[in-house]
Amino acid sequence: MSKTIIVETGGTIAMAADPLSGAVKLQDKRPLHAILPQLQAFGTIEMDDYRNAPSAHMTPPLMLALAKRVEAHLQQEDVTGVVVTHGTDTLEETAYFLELVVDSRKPIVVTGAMRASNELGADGPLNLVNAVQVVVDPASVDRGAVVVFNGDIYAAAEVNKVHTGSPAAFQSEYGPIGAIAYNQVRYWRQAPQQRRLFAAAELKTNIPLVAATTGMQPEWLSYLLDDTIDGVVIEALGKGNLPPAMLPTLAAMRQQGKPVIIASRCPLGLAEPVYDYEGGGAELARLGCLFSGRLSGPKARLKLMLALACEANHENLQTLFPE
Ligand SMILES: NC(=O)C[C@H](N)C(=O)O
Repeated sequence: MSKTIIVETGGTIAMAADPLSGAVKLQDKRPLHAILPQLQAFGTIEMDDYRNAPSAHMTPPLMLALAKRVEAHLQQEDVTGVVVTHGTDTLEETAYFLELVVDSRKPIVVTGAMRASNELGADGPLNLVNAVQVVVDPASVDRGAVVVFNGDIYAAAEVNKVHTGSPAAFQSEYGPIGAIAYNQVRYWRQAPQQRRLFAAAELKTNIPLVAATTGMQPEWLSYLLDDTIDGVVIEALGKGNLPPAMLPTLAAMRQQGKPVIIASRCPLGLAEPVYDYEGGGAELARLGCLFSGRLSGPKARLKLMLALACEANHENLQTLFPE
Protein backbone atom coordinates (compact mmCIF):
# COMPACT_ATOMS: atom_id res chain seq x y z
CA MET A 1 0.00 0.00 0.00
CA SER A 2 1.46 3.37 -1.03
CA LYS A 3 1.71 6.37 1.24
CA THR A 4 2.11 9.86 -0.22
CA ILE A 5 2.74 12.98 1.83
CA ILE A 6 1.56 16.25 0.30
CA VAL A 7 3.59 19.16 1.62
CA GLU A 8 1.63 22.32 0.98
CA THR A 9 3.51 25.61 0.58
CA GLY A 10 0.84 27.86 -1.01
CA GLY A 11 0.56 29.45 -4.46
CA THR A 12 -2.48 29.71 -6.73
CA ILE A 13 -3.38 26.06 -6.12
CA ALA A 14 -4.18 27.20 -2.55
CA MET A 15 -5.94 30.43 -3.59
CA ALA A 16 -9.45 31.49 -4.64
CA ALA A 17 -10.65 34.40 -6.77
CA ASP A 18 -12.90 37.00 -5.15
CA PRO A 19 -16.26 36.69 -6.97
CA LEU A 20 -16.71 40.48 -7.13
CA SER A 21 -13.27 41.92 -7.78
CA GLY A 22 -11.64 38.85 -9.36
CA ALA A 23 -8.58 39.38 -7.13
CA VAL A 24 -6.85 36.06 -6.39
CA LYS A 25 -6.01 35.51 -2.70
CA LEU A 26 -4.80 32.85 -0.29
CA GLN A 27 -7.51 31.20 1.82
CA ASP A 28 -7.65 30.31 5.50
CA LYS A 29 -9.64 27.18 4.69
CA ARG A 30 -7.15 25.22 2.58
CA PRO A 31 -8.70 24.51 -0.88
CA LEU A 32 -6.35 21.54 -1.37
CA HIS A 33 -8.26 19.53 1.23
CA ALA A 34 -11.28 19.51 -1.11
CA ILE A 35 -9.25 17.43 -3.59
CA LEU A 36 -8.52 14.67 -1.05
CA PRO A 37 -11.51 12.45 -1.99
CA GLN A 38 -10.18 12.25 -5.57
CA LEU A 39 -6.88 10.92 -4.24
CA GLN A 40 -8.22 8.00 -2.25
CA ALA A 41 -7.66 5.54 -5.12
CA PHE A 42 -3.90 6.04 -4.74
CA GLY A 43 -3.36 4.67 -1.24
CA THR A 44 -2.83 6.60 1.96
CA ILE A 45 -2.55 10.37 1.58
CA GLU A 46 -1.25 12.56 4.40
CA MET A 47 -1.39 16.35 4.27
CA ASP A 48 1.43 18.43 5.70
CA ASP A 49 -0.02 21.97 5.77
CA TYR A 50 3.45 23.48 6.00
CA ARG A 51 3.16 26.99 4.55
CA ASN A 52 0.46 29.09 2.92
CA ALA A 53 2.32 31.77 0.95
CA PRO A 54 2.73 33.04 -2.59
CA SER A 55 5.87 31.71 -4.22
CA ALA A 56 7.28 35.24 -4.55
CA HIS A 57 7.82 34.99 -0.77
CA MET A 58 10.03 31.90 -1.12
CA THR A 59 13.73 32.34 -0.30
CA PRO A 60 16.74 30.00 -0.53
CA PRO A 61 16.86 29.57 3.30
CA LEU A 62 13.14 28.65 3.22
CA MET A 63 13.90 26.20 0.40
CA LEU A 64 16.56 24.61 2.60
CA ALA A 65 14.08 24.23 5.48
CA LEU A 66 11.57 22.73 3.04
CA ALA A 67 14.21 20.32 1.68
CA LYS A 68 15.00 19.10 5.20
CA ARG A 69 11.30 18.58 5.88
CA VAL A 70 10.82 16.65 2.61
CA GLU A 71 13.89 14.53 3.38
CA ALA A 72 12.57 13.75 6.87
CA HIS A 73 9.26 12.57 5.37
CA LEU A 74 11.08 10.41 2.83
CA GLN A 75 13.20 8.81 5.55
CA GLN A 76 10.07 7.21 7.02
CA GLU A 77 10.05 3.66 5.77
CA ASP A 78 6.34 3.54 4.95
CA VAL A 79 6.41 6.73 2.84
CA THR A 80 6.45 6.11 -0.92
CA GLY A 81 7.15 9.69 -1.96
CA VAL A 82 6.37 13.36 -1.45
CA VAL A 83 4.37 15.89 -3.46
CA VAL A 84 5.18 19.56 -2.84
CA THR A 85 2.49 22.02 -3.89
CA HIS A 86 3.97 25.41 -4.72
CA GLY A 87 3.23 28.73 -6.37
CA THR A 88 4.25 28.60 -10.00
CA ASP A 89 6.20 31.88 -10.15
CA THR A 90 9.28 30.32 -8.50
CA LEU A 91 8.30 26.65 -8.68
CA GLU A 92 11.20 25.66 -10.93
CA GLU A 93 13.70 27.15 -8.47
CA THR A 94 12.37 25.16 -5.52
CA ALA A 95 12.13 21.98 -7.61
CA TYR A 96 15.77 22.34 -8.69
CA PHE A 97 16.83 23.14 -5.14
CA LEU A 98 15.15 19.94 -3.89
CA GLU A 99 16.93 18.06 -6.68
CA LEU A 100 20.28 19.38 -5.41
CA VAL A 101 19.69 18.84 -1.71
CA VAL A 102 17.25 16.03 -0.84
CA ASP A 103 19.16 12.80 -0.36
CA SER A 104 16.63 10.13 -1.31
CA ARG A 105 15.87 7.82 -4.21
CA LYS A 106 12.14 8.13 -3.57
CA PRO A 107 9.95 10.33 -5.80
CA ILE A 108 9.86 14.08 -5.14
CA VAL A 109 7.16 15.72 -7.26
CA VAL A 110 6.48 19.45 -7.37
CA THR A 111 3.22 20.83 -8.75
CA GLY A 112 0.88 23.81 -8.55
CA ALA A 113 -1.86 25.50 -10.53
CA MET A 114 -2.30 28.41 -12.88
CA ARG A 115 -5.99 28.90 -12.15
CA ALA A 116 -7.34 29.58 -8.66
CA SER A 117 -9.32 26.83 -6.95
CA ASN A 118 -12.75 28.37 -7.69
CA GLU A 119 -12.06 29.40 -11.29
CA LEU A 120 -13.73 27.62 -14.19
CA GLY A 121 -11.34 24.94 -15.45
CA ALA A 122 -9.17 25.09 -12.32
CA ASP A 123 -6.09 22.98 -13.03
CA GLY A 124 -5.04 22.33 -9.42
CA PRO A 125 -7.07 19.13 -8.93
CA LEU A 126 -5.77 17.47 -12.11
CA ASN A 127 -2.18 18.50 -11.40
CA LEU A 128 -2.38 17.20 -7.84
CA VAL A 129 -3.95 13.88 -8.87
CA ASN A 130 -1.28 13.51 -11.59
CA ALA A 131 1.47 14.31 -9.07
CA VAL A 132 0.25 11.59 -6.71
CA GLN A 133 -0.01 9.16 -9.63
CA VAL A 134 3.63 9.85 -10.42
CA VAL A 135 4.66 9.30 -6.78
CA VAL A 136 2.97 5.89 -6.55
CA ASP A 137 4.27 4.62 -9.89
CA PRO A 138 7.29 2.33 -9.32
CA ALA A 139 9.01 3.78 -12.42
CA SER A 140 9.35 7.11 -10.59
CA VAL A 141 12.06 5.88 -8.21
CA ASP A 142 15.54 7.37 -8.71
CA ARG A 143 14.57 10.26 -10.97
CA GLY A 144 15.46 13.14 -8.66
CA ALA A 145 12.94 15.95 -8.31
CA VAL A 146 10.39 16.29 -11.09
CA VAL A 147 7.75 18.88 -11.95
CA VAL A 148 4.32 17.53 -12.91
CA PHE A 149 2.15 20.03 -14.74
CA ASN A 150 -0.62 19.86 -17.33
CA GLY A 151 -0.16 16.11 -17.78
CA ASP A 152 3.59 16.25 -18.37
CA ILE A 153 6.58 15.25 -16.22
CA TYR A 154 9.68 17.44 -16.41
CA ALA A 155 13.20 17.13 -14.99
CA ALA A 156 13.72 19.86 -12.38
CA ALA A 157 16.99 21.05 -13.95
CA GLU A 158 15.37 21.52 -17.35
CA VAL A 159 11.93 22.99 -16.75
CA ASN A 160 11.00 26.67 -16.75
CA LYS A 161 7.81 28.66 -16.40
CA VAL A 162 7.32 30.06 -19.90
CA HIS A 163 3.78 31.49 -19.78
CA THR A 164 2.17 33.89 -17.32
CA GLY A 165 -1.36 32.51 -17.66
CA SER A 166 -1.66 29.26 -19.59
CA PRO A 167 -2.20 25.94 -17.75
CA ALA A 168 0.64 24.69 -19.99
CA ALA A 169 2.92 27.21 -18.27
CA PHE A 170 5.85 24.83 -17.77
CA GLN A 171 8.03 23.64 -20.58
CA SER A 172 11.53 22.51 -21.33
CA GLU A 173 13.42 22.90 -24.57
CA TYR A 174 14.37 19.23 -24.17
CA GLY A 175 10.72 18.20 -23.78
CA PRO A 176 9.13 16.33 -20.88
CA ILE A 177 10.74 13.14 -19.55
CA GLY A 178 7.31 11.51 -19.39
CA ALA A 179 3.57 12.10 -19.17
CA ILE A 180 0.39 10.96 -17.47
CA ALA A 181 -2.42 10.03 -19.83
CA TYR A 182 -5.51 7.90 -19.27
CA ASN A 183 -4.33 7.18 -15.72
CA GLN A 184 -1.01 5.81 -16.92
CA VAL A 185 2.39 7.21 -16.08
CA ARG A 186 4.88 6.75 -18.88
CA TYR A 187 8.53 7.79 -19.05
CA TRP A 188 10.41 7.99 -22.31
CA ARG A 189 13.76 9.22 -21.15
CA GLN A 190 15.93 9.71 -18.08
CA ALA A 191 16.78 13.15 -16.77
CA PRO A 192 20.13 13.58 -18.55
CA GLN A 193 22.41 14.34 -15.63
CA GLN A 194 23.64 12.32 -12.66
CA ARG A 195 22.42 13.97 -9.46
CA ARG A 196 24.94 16.10 -7.51
CA LEU A 197 23.97 16.44 -3.87
CA PHE A 198 24.95 19.37 -1.65
CA ALA A 199 24.82 18.80 2.11
CA ALA A 200 24.41 22.45 3.08
CA ALA A 201 23.73 23.12 6.76
CA GLU A 202 22.71 26.75 6.22
CA LEU A 203 22.51 29.26 3.39
CA LYS A 204 23.88 32.69 4.06
CA THR A 205 25.60 33.47 0.76
CA ASN A 206 24.70 36.71 -0.94
CA ILE A 207 24.60 36.12 -4.71
CA PRO A 208 22.78 38.68 -6.89
CA LEU A 209 21.41 37.83 -10.33
CA VAL A 210 22.02 40.63 -12.84
CA ALA A 211 20.41 40.86 -16.28
CA ALA A 212 22.56 42.41 -19.03
CA THR A 213 21.12 44.94 -21.44
CA THR A 214 22.38 47.39 -24.03
CA GLY A 215 23.87 50.60 -22.71
CA MET A 216 24.84 49.03 -19.38
CA GLN A 217 26.55 51.58 -17.08
CA PRO A 218 29.42 50.54 -14.78
CA GLU A 219 27.82 52.39 -11.83
CA TRP A 220 24.79 50.09 -12.04
CA LEU A 221 27.14 47.34 -10.88
CA SER A 222 29.20 49.12 -8.22
CA TYR A 223 27.46 47.26 -5.35
CA LEU A 224 28.92 44.03 -6.70
CA LEU A 225 32.31 45.07 -5.30
CA ASP A 226 30.89 45.32 -1.80
CA ASP A 227 32.39 42.96 0.81
CA THR A 228 28.97 41.49 1.51
CA ILE A 229 28.67 40.07 -2.03
CA ASP A 230 29.95 36.50 -2.38
CA GLY A 231 29.65 36.16 -6.16
CA VAL A 232 27.30 36.94 -9.03
CA VAL A 233 25.31 35.28 -11.78
CA ILE A 234 24.87 37.34 -14.94
CA GLU A 235 22.05 36.75 -17.41
CA ALA A 236 24.24 37.70 -20.36
CA LEU A 237 23.30 38.35 -23.97
CA GLY A 238 22.96 35.44 -26.38
CA LYS A 239 25.51 32.69 -25.84
CA GLY A 240 27.11 34.65 -23.00
CA ASN A 241 28.41 38.01 -24.19
CA LEU A 242 28.41 41.34 -22.35
CA PRO A 243 28.61 45.06 -23.04
CA PRO A 244 32.28 46.01 -22.48
CA ALA A 245 31.24 48.50 -19.76
CA MET A 246 30.53 45.55 -17.44
CA LEU A 247 34.01 44.07 -17.71
CA PRO A 248 36.02 46.18 -15.20
CA THR A 249 33.58 45.28 -12.37
CA LEU A 250 33.60 41.60 -13.23
CA ALA A 251 37.39 41.57 -13.61
CA ALA A 252 37.69 43.19 -10.15
CA MET A 253 35.39 40.56 -8.68
CA ARG A 254 37.48 37.80 -10.19
CA GLN A 255 40.60 39.44 -8.74
CA GLN A 256 38.92 39.28 -5.32
CA GLY A 257 38.47 35.54 -5.99
CA LYS A 258 34.69 35.86 -6.25
CA PRO A 259 32.88 33.56 -8.65
CA VAL A 260 31.17 35.03 -11.72
CA ILE A 261 28.77 32.70 -13.50
CA ILE A 262 27.54 33.58 -16.97
CA ALA A 263 24.04 32.37 -17.91
CA SER A 264 21.96 33.67 -20.81
CA ARG A 265 18.92 35.89 -20.91
CA CYS A 266 17.72 33.77 -23.87
CA PRO A 267 15.15 31.21 -22.71
CA LEU A 268 16.54 28.46 -25.00
CA GLY A 269 20.04 27.20 -25.81
CA LEU A 270 23.35 26.94 -23.96
CA ALA A 271 25.46 29.65 -22.33
CA GLU A 272 29.01 28.92 -23.54
CA PRO A 273 32.14 30.90 -24.44
CA VAL A 274 32.18 31.17 -28.24
CA TYR A 275 32.70 34.77 -29.32
CA ASP A 276 36.10 36.38 -29.03
CA TYR A 277 35.66 40.15 -29.03
CA GLU A 278 35.64 42.77 -26.28
CA GLY A 279 33.02 41.52 -23.81
CA GLY A 280 32.58 38.25 -25.75
CA GLY A 281 32.30 34.92 -23.96
CA ALA A 282 35.88 33.89 -24.78
CA GLU A 283 37.20 37.02 -23.05
CA LEU A 284 34.94 36.38 -20.03
CA ALA A 285 36.28 32.82 -19.84
CA ARG A 286 39.85 34.22 -19.80
CA LEU A 287 38.86 36.38 -16.80
CA GLY A 288 37.86 33.15 -15.03
CA CYS A 289 34.11 33.51 -15.44
CA LEU A 290 32.32 30.14 -15.61
CA PHE A 291 29.38 29.38 -17.89
CA SER A 292 26.08 27.88 -16.77
CA GLY A 293 25.52 25.69 -19.85
CA ARG A 294 21.85 24.73 -19.97
CA LEU A 295 20.99 26.17 -16.54
CA SER A 296 18.89 29.32 -16.33
CA GLY A 297 20.22 32.27 -14.33
CA PRO A 298 18.00 31.61 -11.27
CA LYS A 299 18.97 27.93 -11.17
CA ALA A 300 22.67 28.67 -11.68
CA ARG A 301 22.40 31.07 -8.73
CA LEU A 302 20.92 28.40 -6.44
CA LYS A 303 23.60 25.91 -7.45
CA LEU A 304 26.33 28.48 -6.78
CA MET A 305 24.81 29.35 -3.40
CA LEU A 306 24.76 25.68 -2.40
CA ALA A 307 28.28 25.06 -3.70
CA LEU A 308 29.64 28.02 -1.70
CA ALA A 309 27.71 26.89 1.39
CA CYS A 310 29.58 23.59 0.99
CA GLU A 311 32.85 25.54 0.74
CA ALA A 312 33.52 24.96 -2.95
CA ASN A 313 36.64 26.64 -4.34
CA HIS A 314 37.19 27.72 -7.94
CA GLU A 315 38.44 24.24 -8.87
CA ASN A 316 35.28 22.58 -7.49
CA LEU A 317 33.14 25.17 -9.25
CA GLN A 318 34.75 24.24 -12.55
CA THR A 319 33.35 20.71 -12.11
CA LEU A 320 29.85 22.14 -11.47
CA PHE A 321 29.63 24.69 -14.31
CA PRO A 322 28.67 24.28 -17.10
CA GLU A 323 25.83 21.88 -16.35
N1 LIG B 1 0.18 30.30 -10.42
C1 LIG B 1 0.75 30.69 -9.28
O1 LIG B 1 0.91 29.92 -8.37
C2 LIG B 1 1.25 32.12 -9.23
C3 LIG B 1 1.29 32.74 -7.86
N2 LIG B 1 1.49 34.16 -7.98
C4 LIG B 1 2.45 32.17 -7.01
O2 LIG B 1 3.49 31.88 -7.55
O3 LIG B 1 2.31 32.07 -5.83
